[in-house]
Amino acid sequence: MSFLGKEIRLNRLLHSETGRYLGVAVDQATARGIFDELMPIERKISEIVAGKPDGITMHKGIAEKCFAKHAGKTSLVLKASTFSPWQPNYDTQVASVNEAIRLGADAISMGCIVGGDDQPEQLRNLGEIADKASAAGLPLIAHIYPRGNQIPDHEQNDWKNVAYAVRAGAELGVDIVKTKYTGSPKTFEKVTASTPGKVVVAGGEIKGGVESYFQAVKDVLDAGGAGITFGRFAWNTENPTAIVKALSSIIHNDRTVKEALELYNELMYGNINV
Ligand SMILES: O=C(CO)COP(=O)(O)O
Repeated sequence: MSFLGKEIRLNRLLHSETGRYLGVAVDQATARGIFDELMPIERKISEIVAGKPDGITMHKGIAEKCFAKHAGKTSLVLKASTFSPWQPNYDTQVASVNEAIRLGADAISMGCIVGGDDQPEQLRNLGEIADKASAAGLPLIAHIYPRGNQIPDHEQNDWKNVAYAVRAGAELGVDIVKTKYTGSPKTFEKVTASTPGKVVVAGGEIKGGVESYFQAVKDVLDAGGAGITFGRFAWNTENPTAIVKALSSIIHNDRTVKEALELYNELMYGNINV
């Protein structure tokens, strides 16, 4: 058991001063279909890394082609599973712990949808990768959501369902659980209280403006969350570097939403170099 390896990788992955996590994910093309904004992917990754996120999540083929020049600037998180536009509620494993180690990743991330008829299989897969990741000293992140076919759409944000998903991940040995924000700090506090581990949130489909996202991030932190892994909100915008820097100011420098917006506007429209 290489516990030291896991500790070293976690220290590289999480922000050294705050212990929080600002991740950006660019793994959506296979899961959700082609996005113009993820092309060319090399340029998009460079724009994201310029904002200094703690980690960037991608699939192995993209990592092999695009990540090497960013090593040392941010952590690679290898995505080990994907759903698809035709099967949005089933995450199938597509990469292994060995591949993550071979590619130099600081963590591996696995999707898992709970609340559906295939929950037993998806939990079994998560449990298996937890065993292998732990044996290799590799931190495990789970993208875990309550959106299986037994959960009606209007109950997918219900804190009890989100807390169930998060707790299931923690019980299986996941180090960082990524889930959805429940929409209010009061309900999200119950989610973070449901687990001893770190909880971060996804951005989801873009709804609302920059300010509402910054406010949600602040609320997640205030409710005991450890940060974010944002995809579309980070890269599906005019200036991913400015978005990541502004998010970082909230997560790592305790800036208010107003201050983060000022920074974002300066980066977008002013001439300052931060
Ligand atoms: O981690 C993520 C996808 O793997 C988050 O993506 P979104 O913010 O676009 O939901």
